[in-house]
This record gives sequence, C-alpha cells and structure tokens, in this order.
Amino acid sequence: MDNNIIAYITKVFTFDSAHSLPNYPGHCRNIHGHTYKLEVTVKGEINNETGMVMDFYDLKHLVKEHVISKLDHCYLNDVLPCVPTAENIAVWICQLIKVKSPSLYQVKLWETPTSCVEVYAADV
Ligand SMILES: Nc1nc2c(c(=O)[nH]1)N=C([C@H](O)[C@H](O)COP(=O)(O)OP(=O)(O)OP(=O)(O)O)CN2
Ligand SMILES: [Zn+2]
Repeated sequence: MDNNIIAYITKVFTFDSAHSLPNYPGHCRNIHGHTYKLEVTVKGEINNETGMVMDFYDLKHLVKEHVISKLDHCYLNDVLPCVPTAENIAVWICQLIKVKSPSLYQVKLWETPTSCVEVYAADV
C-alpha cells in the first residue's frame, strides 16, 4: 500500500452514569441515569508496516484507563467541573483523550439512543 493514505478508526464504548441538570426546567433536574455510548475516532496515516492507524487494542486501553474508569457507575456532577450535559461531557472526554493521543479526531457521545453530540479535537 502507498503511504500517506489517511484513515479514521473508531472504537465504541459504553458506560453507565448518573447525573442531574441543576435548574433544568423539567424532570432532568432530578438525579437519573443513562447508559452512554461513546465513539472515539482517531485520524492518521496507515502505517506501511503495521497496516494500522493505531492498534484498536491500544485505543481501547487508553480510553478505558483515562475516561471510562472515571465515569462508569459514577455521579457525573461530582466528576466534571461543569454541568454534565452531553455537550460538556463530550468536551471533557475530548480534552482528556487529546492530551494522551494527539491524533484524536472526534468524540461522539450518545446520551440516549436518540440524542448525541459530536466534538472535534481541533475545536477543544
Ligand atoms: N442539549 C441537551 N439537551 C438535553 C440534555 C443534554 O445533555 N444536552 N440532557 C437532557 C437529559 O439529561 C436527558 O438526556 C433527556 O434527554 P432526551 O433526549 O430528552 O431523552 P428522552 O429519553 O426523553 O428522549 P426521547 O427519545 O425523545 O424519548 C435533556 N436535554
Ligand atoms: Zn440525563
């Protein structure tokens, strides 16, 4: 394969967390839980020797160690320094991963099966 070919690889995770949205004009101001689905995308050149942008194994362990372990079965209001909306959680995750992996491209966070947010590493 020629070098310099760019690809985007994505690893998918789930975690269960509780949160509440203070001052929200509805029942989401009460503590409730979600099974969040997290999609982490890394962009890079396909390495000629490995045939990979990044080993899925390495991406999995990076995200589990630095993100999932901090959020799973936790009360997000106690973890994040801001209101734990889907948007803020995704930005927080994106910043954490970007420090560890500069080739991070995008974080997509599903709060419910019908509600998601996308944050691009270039924007945080
Ligand atoms: N922009 C945002 N809006 C809302 C957020 C958020 O994080 N960002 N969060 C909530 C609630 O926490 C909760 O997620 C409710 O979301 P919603 O999509 O309304 O959930 P439903 O189960 O009611 O979804 P349906 O599929 O439409 O039944 C609220 N808003
Ligand atoms: Zn919620």
